[in-house]
Amino acid sequence: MSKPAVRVAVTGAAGQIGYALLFRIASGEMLGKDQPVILQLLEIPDEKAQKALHGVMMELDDCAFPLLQEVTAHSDPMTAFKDVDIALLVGARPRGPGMERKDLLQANAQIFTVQGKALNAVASRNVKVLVVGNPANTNAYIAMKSAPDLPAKNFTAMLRLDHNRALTQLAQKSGTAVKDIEKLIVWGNHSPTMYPDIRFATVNGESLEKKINDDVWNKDTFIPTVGKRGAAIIEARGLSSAASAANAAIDHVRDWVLGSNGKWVTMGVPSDGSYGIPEGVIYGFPVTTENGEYTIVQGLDINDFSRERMNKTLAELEEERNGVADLLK
Ligand SMILES: NC(=O)C1=CN([C@@H]2O[C@H](COP(=O)(O)OP(=O)(O)OC[C@H]3O[C@@H](n4cnc5c(N)ncnc54)[C@H](O)[C@@H]3O)[C@@H](O)[C@H]2O)C=CC1
Ligand SMILES: O=C([O-])CC(=O)C(=O)O
Repeated sequence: MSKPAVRVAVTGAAGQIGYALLFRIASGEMLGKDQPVILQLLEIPDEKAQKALHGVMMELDDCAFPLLQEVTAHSDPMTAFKDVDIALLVGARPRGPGMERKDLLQANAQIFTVQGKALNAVASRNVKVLVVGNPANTNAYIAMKSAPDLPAKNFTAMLRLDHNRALTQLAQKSGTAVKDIEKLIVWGNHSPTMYPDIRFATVNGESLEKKINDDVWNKDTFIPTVGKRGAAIIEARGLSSAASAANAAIDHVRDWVLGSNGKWVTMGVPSDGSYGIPEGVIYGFPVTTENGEYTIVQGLDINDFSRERMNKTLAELEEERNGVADLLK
């Protein structure tokens, strides 16, 4: 007998990330090849956006995905989020050349108060929320604060793209395979202040830091390359990352729901006070996942260099949070 379907909401479903995401969810790449899904798609109440959404739905129909049980189109989050088990909050304005992600805060913050309230009102009480729309950490914080009846731990922000970017940079530098690298961390904000930390990373069990043995590369090339990769993609493509962002969203939710098998992955999650990060701040942490729950990896030594980096990205998150305090009153 087949499993009951999981209801997945995707916002910004007619956007570029949506187009790279929906077909993979429907084919079972996110929740498993035996897991039927229902897609509840949200777009703005604008004729052009709704028409484009219907075009995407026609294409979903034309794929005849065996796991796709139903697809519905919405312009109101109160119907889009009804009973959803998973909500991927992608819909928001992307940045253009020369902008930082936090420049989007004023334009996008309002979206996440409205959507947080709607999740609070109508979603499954166990809904797992992934915020992709930028600035992702602070938008996740806004949604979490706007949904006081839902578990705060269920609101997460996407740092998996940064984690995946860092993996490939490390594999290329060390001449090793991405699949053999473990215990990488990206601390903090999805912004250029993020801190990709290789001190615990291993490749086939061996220290990657020792294998690379190049502190100057780590500090002056690796950390800024990962931090500024989003801007480099915008510069090259004229548009922000879409396929790689969708891929990271699939990875994030798949690992959260199906487990990471002991591997560390980076998720932006509300701090529980670990590593001196104030409770509630949505911060990139190393986690392992099992049975639909994540656990922050504990007991890691934080040296002076790391503490400085971790504090810098924290300070930026606190500044962003203060900037939206009025919205959350
Ligand atoms: N966290 C991460 O790692 C990444 C985040 N992003 C962010 O993801 C967001 C989406 O990017 P793209 O898909 O490239 O943008 P896009 O402009 O192609 O699509 C966004 C879609 O969201 C819709 N939308 C806007 N407000 C909405 C609302 N209130 N409810 C529902 N839908 C709404 C728009 O109509 C549009 O179709 C941007 O904020 C971008 O900066 C992008 C890449 C990586
Ligand atoms: O850089 C951007 O604006 C889009 C994004 O978040 C990324 O690619 O990391």
